[in-house]
Amino acid sequence: MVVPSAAPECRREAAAAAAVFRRRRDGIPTVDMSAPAGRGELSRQLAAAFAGSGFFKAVNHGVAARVPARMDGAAAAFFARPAPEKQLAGPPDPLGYGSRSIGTNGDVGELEYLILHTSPDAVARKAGAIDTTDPHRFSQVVNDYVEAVRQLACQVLDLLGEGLGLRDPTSLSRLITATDNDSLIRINHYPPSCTTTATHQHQERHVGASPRCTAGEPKPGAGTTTIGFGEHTDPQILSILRANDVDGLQVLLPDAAGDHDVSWVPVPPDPSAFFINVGDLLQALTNGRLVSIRHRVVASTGKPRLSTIYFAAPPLHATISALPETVTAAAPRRYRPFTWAEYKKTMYTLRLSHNRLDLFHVGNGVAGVGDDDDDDDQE
Ligand SMILES: C=C1C[C@]23C[C@@]1(O)CC[C@H]2[C@@]12CC[C@H](O)[C@@](C)(C(=O)O1)[C@H]2[C@@H]3C(=O)O
Ligand SMILES: O=C(O)CCC(=O)C(=O)O
Ligand SMILES: [Fe+2]
Repeated sequence: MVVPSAAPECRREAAAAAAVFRRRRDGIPTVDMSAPAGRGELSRQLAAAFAGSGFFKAVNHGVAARVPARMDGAAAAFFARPAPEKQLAGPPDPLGYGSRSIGTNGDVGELEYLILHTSPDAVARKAGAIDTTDPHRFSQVVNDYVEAVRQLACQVLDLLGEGLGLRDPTSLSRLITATDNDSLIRINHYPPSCTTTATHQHQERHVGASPRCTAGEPKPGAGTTTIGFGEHTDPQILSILRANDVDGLQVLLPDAAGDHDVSWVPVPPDPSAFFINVGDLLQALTNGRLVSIRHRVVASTGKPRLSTIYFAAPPLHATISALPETVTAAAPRRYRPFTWAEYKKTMYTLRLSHNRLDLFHVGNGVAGVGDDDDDDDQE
């Protein structure tokens, strides 16, 4: 099994993270963004949570509840429309509306979704197909949501920069605020399900494909898991997830016994919180000190799950290279420099569960930065 590993020099942060971790009864590291113990303590906590598990739950984050509530309302209205109307906003190329099929390499899940580029122009271009009655209102709702989560992402990255002791603590947030940043919003809708599917690396059982739940169908047997969204890491810098009160999200964490084994830990839903995880690019930027956490969504019976994820990404031409402070004699450079365009091009050729950052490990013998200047945009 793959064990998310931290470099030796960050064992101290990992131990501190474990302390944050233990304090929570549900096992989910939680950070109070209102900084009750001061900014220094907040940045230490946040860096420790990220180094220990690549993931934390942000509470008291300052985003007004009406912002995600409006986003949920607009998303629910879209997903309630008849299938032929929703398909006018697709197929995902990779932006747009999609159903069941994830990417172009054979991955499937029990969900439908919308993927949007976060630039207001790109949102406006898609809005007409998503909300035929009031596209301007839809754009406004998405733009307000993006603005709120972008601010939260910047706050997290600046605190992380301070926690890591970077000479320029704002260098991470500047990557995602550049005018030509390539950040995305994804809205996932998981209908309630009652049968079994599974074909993934860390899966317990492998069973056939499943349609939606219908009356009289058998309920899942013990030990089976219906996959809503298969296991993967997020490729970008940082992901900020918010969902309704329906469970399903799971993260792959090392077992408490410290026996190098891992297990899927359910993340209890909390619509008032944001769940924030390290992406592949942040793992590369920190030379592997922070680890991009594997996660998945298992289908839930009863209620539909609605989630919105903001993927904070740099411009396509940005070069991703380990921050100098993270490269030492004891922790030599792990990944060769690459551009986000190059990483993206590679990722779209791979399955969801692939460990794509491994391909950029030094010594892997693949082409270096500048060898591929194909900066094609997504639209
Ligand atoms: C199978 C795929 C879907 C994905 C692109 C990829 O080839 C591999 C990464 C996948 C992922 C996971 C996180 C996000 O949901 C996503 C939008 C992203 O940036 O990378 C998806 C991609 C997608 O659905 O297009
Ligand atoms: O829908 C969710 O809750 C998580 C989905 C996810 O991990 C993703 O879209 O990358
Ligand atoms: Fe994800």
